[in-house]
Amino acid sequence: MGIVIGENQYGKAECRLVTVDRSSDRHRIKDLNVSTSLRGAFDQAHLSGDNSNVLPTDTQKNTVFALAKESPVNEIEDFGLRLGRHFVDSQEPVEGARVLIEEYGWERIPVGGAGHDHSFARAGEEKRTTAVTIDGSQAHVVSGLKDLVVLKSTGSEFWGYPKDKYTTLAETTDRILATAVTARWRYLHTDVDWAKSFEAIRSTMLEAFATTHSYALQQTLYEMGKAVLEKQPEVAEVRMSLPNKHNFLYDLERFGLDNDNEVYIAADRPYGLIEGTVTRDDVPPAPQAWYTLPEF
Ligand SMILES: O=c1[nH]c(=O)c2[nH]c(=O)[nH]c2[nH]1
Repeated sequence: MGIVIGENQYGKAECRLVTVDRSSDRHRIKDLNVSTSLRGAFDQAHLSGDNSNVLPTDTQKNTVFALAKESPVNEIEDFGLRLGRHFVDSQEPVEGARVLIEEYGWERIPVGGAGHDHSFARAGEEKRTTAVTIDGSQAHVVSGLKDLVVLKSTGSEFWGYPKDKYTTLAETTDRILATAVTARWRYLHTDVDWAKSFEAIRSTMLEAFATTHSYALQQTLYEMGKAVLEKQPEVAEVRMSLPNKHNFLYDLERFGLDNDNEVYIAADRPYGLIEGTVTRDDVPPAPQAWYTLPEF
């Protein structure tokens, strides 16, 4: 019987990179959170403390900033692919790299009806994300979004569920449906117009949320994923994590008032958490990389 070092990876987490494109007076900014991880011939670092193959995480951090200067960051997928390939191509012991990027949105501050040239306001909680995995000469991209908060004030029902002695929930044919969408979609290849694909997927998901008459958040999840797969041939599967942000009808009867679905109390926790994958049944299965991503 022996003891071995199993799967391992190491890197620098959460490099906060901000770039300003000053190529014209109308500046453009990128605000990113970049994490890198390397896999490869690192057994001896663990087994005997031999660091001869270990590109320091400090160097990985510096590389994030240096590559942002060498050429424009562009879309987060472009930058992730460039960074990941750099590590694999330039360091012999590095067999694979993973780059996770979150992008924070900024909007131009309106001044006199037009967006200001160099002043911005944070766009809100929503983040755009990507996870790029380089595995030798192969590249896999899983992109997504996080914390896209949506609500519909009708067009949502929930009834017909099993009841037992602990069930108190009343059936409803008209409720508020609200969630904060976290979604990840796996691309079949990397020959993609990333910005265009992201915008199309985001608006398709929003449109499906709005137009699906919902009998459960589970059904809405499926309809959102299905709509994306129907419109975007470059996407193999969509994973979603949807917290059910409950809004409960407030009991106004105690005050002699009726409440015709107008006054709710927004509950913070606990919340239902509805998660699922919508996938094509005729594409190659997800590579290992997909499954080892950090959970939502
Ligand atoms: O859309 C819903 N799905 C559920 O599974 C569920 N469970 C619950 O209590 N409310 C809801 N709503």
